[in-house]
Parts: sequence; C-alpha cells; structure tokens
Amino acid sequence: MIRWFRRKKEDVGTQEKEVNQEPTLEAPEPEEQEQLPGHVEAREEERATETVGEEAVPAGAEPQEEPSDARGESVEETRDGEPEETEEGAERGRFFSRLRQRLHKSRERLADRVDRLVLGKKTIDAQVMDELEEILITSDLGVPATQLLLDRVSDRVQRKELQDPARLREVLRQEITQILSVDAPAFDPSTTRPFVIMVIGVNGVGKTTTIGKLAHRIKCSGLSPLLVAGDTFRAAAIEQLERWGERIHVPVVRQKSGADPSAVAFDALDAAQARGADVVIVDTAGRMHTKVNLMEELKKVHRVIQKKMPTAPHEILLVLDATTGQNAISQARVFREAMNITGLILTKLDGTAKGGVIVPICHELQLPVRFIGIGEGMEDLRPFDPREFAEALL
Ligand SMILES: Nc1nc2c(ncn2[C@@H]2O[C@H](COP(=O)(O)OP(=O)(O)OP(=O)(O)O)[C@@H](O)[C@H]2O)c(=O)[nH]1
Repeated sequence: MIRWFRRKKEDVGTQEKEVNQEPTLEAPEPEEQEQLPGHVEAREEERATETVGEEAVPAGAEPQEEPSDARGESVEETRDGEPEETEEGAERGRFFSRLRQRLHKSRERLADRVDRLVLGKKTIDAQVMDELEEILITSDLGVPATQLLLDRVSDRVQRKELQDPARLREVLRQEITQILSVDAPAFDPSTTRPFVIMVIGVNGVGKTTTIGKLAHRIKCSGLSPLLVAGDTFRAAAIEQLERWGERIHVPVVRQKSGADPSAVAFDALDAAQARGADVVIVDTAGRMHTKVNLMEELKKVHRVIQKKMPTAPHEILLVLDATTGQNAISQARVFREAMNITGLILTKLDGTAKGGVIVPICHELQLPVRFIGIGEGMEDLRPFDPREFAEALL
C-alpha cells in the first residue's frame, strides 16, 4: 500500500461515507470559486435575460479562445499522430481543440501536474507513485478508480513495460480510456419510431438546456424531435423548454403548470404519432414542490409511457452536473436504485476542474456516458468518446 494513500485514505473515506450516507437530491452547490450559471439562486435572473434565437453566453464565461486555424493543434496533438487533411478530419480537429479548450481547468489539475511530477525523473519509483496518487485523488478520480489506475501502472512497471517516466501520462491516458469505455449498446434514436427518451436528474443540473441541445443534434441528423414539458411543477421550466423549442424550431407538448406529468407524457405520445415525430424527449421535474416523492413520480411517468408504448422509454438518461464532483456519484446511485438508467450526460464540464469525476462515475456505475455538455450554446453537447475525452483531459 502506498504511503500517501494510507495517510489520506481515512480522510477521503470519511468524506465519501458522509456523501454516501446522505445523498442529496437538492441541486448541490458547484465549486465555490466558480460562478457558474448552474447556481440555483442566479438562475431565475438569468432566465429573464435569456434571448431566444441567440447562442447563450455563460455568465462570467471566459472568451472562447478558438484557434484561428482549423486545428489549433500541433501535429503531435493529432489523435493518431498523423495530420488529418480531409474536411471531416479538419472538422473533428476543430471539435477536439474546442473540447480541450473547454476542459482546460480539469486538464490543468491532472495533465499539468503529471507533467511536473515526471519532470527530471529517471525512474517510476515509490515516491512518484505516492505523488501520482495524490494527483489522481485530488483530481476527483475517487479512491477506487485511483487505486485501480495505480495498480495498473505498477503492473506495467513491474513487467518492465513502463520504465520511462515521460511515458506515464500516455499510459494513464490509455488506462483511463479503458475505464471510460463501458460496454453498452450505442445510442441510436433511429432504431424505433417514435424513439422515446426520458431525461431525469435533480434540478439545476442542466436537464432542460441539455434537452434543447440534444433535440438540436437530433434535428440536424435528419430526424424530427418533439419535446415534452414534463416538469409541470415549475412554470418557468415549461417556459424555458418552450423557448428552446422556438429557438431550434421544434414543437413542444405542454399542459398548464401543476398538471400531472404522466398525463402530459401520455398525451405527448399521441401527439408524436399524430405529427409523425421520430423522437420524443420527455423533460422531468428535479425537485418536488408537493409531498409526492420524486422517484415515485418518475416511476409513474415511466409506467404510463410503457403502457402506451411497451418498448418505451428507449433511453433513460440521467443528467449530472460535473461541477458537483463526488456528489454527482451519490446522485447517480440514488437514481439508479429507482430507475433503469441507460446512460448518463455530464454537464458543465467547461469551467470546472472536476472533469476527472467522469472516471469514477464510469468505473463504479458501469453506465455509458452518452453526451457531455461543454457550454450553454446549442452546439455545446457532444457525443461522448472515451478516447477523445481521455486525450483532452490528459
Ligand atoms: N456552463 C455550462 N452551463 C450549462 C451547461 N448545461 C446547462 N448549463 C446551465 O445550467 C443552468 C441550469 O440549467 P437548466 O437546464 O435550467 O437545468 P435543469 O436541470 O433543467 O433545472 P430545473 O429546470 O430547475 O430542473 C442554466 O443556466 C444552463 O444554461 C453546460 O454544459 N455548461
């Protein structure tokens, strides 16, 4: 057992236990130093100033340092070591450099520290492993995933496959890619019609925004989406979804505030058939303003959808806010107890240093990350690619 790990395990274990004992389903506080728009108090005001039809600019967001050339990457930064010359390759390069730019805080916490750790070192000895452990834990990788990575690195060192400290980062990247590559069927809304997606998560994590972005992606792929305002407890949530609908020219099925969400979902499936919609995306409440238990309410919506269409919902996507770090894992545990989640969406990865949390989430839950949110704009939802993410992070 490694020294640092032994020293810190108790502290971290206690912290994790506290989180596990009382998983909060209230929107948790994001990192203190970040004035992210996900901050609950700030949201109502932001909504009032949101403009339909324009790319929303995150409050306090740093100017987007998009590279002026297509890639903004050196040749060594290309994914396969070769310059990509096709238009598709250039497009991918642009997206990748944007992803890296948005993940820069998480990258600073992980990659830059690993680089500093190996600088001038000749071997990967116990001291290096000790410091690596600290870097991984404090980068939100959690104890079990950190231990797994350390074991794999140690194995490679012992088998003499890894001797040069300069290769440590590359090896970590490979191992993290493996952890992130959860075995699951692909997300493919073209397989059934209508393809029904239920989106769940606590309030403030970015559900409605994510639904807007997802519908935009689906529309761009040639399918016709329909949005369902299933968070009937907050009038603002219905309006927010409607604004997204107007912005991306996608119809929204709604009822008045306070209506039964399962009745809204039921009617929406009729509407989807009548309109010939290909994909139905159901927003749900994140917090109950009544005595009804959130999980019971979600189960009811699920039952009603299933009654109408026995194979539906085809995806149940849990949205988690990356800025909440380890708390996101606790939330996922609670939701998984109640719902048969098929995939995850991690939001607000831009501007947080806690992007590493995606590693323990995949490691523990063995659920595929379907998409990641890297900003508030329409285009800021990306399909999750484990290798691409690991490369952007490390
Ligand atoms: N920076 C950033 N902000 C995001 C992202 N996704 C969502 N947000 C912001 O997070 C805030 C909360 O998003 P909502 O979509 O209202 O969250 P919700 O889960 O639907 O919240 P309720 O409607 O209260 O249940 C909004 O200000 C969004 O613009 C993201 O990927 N990056």
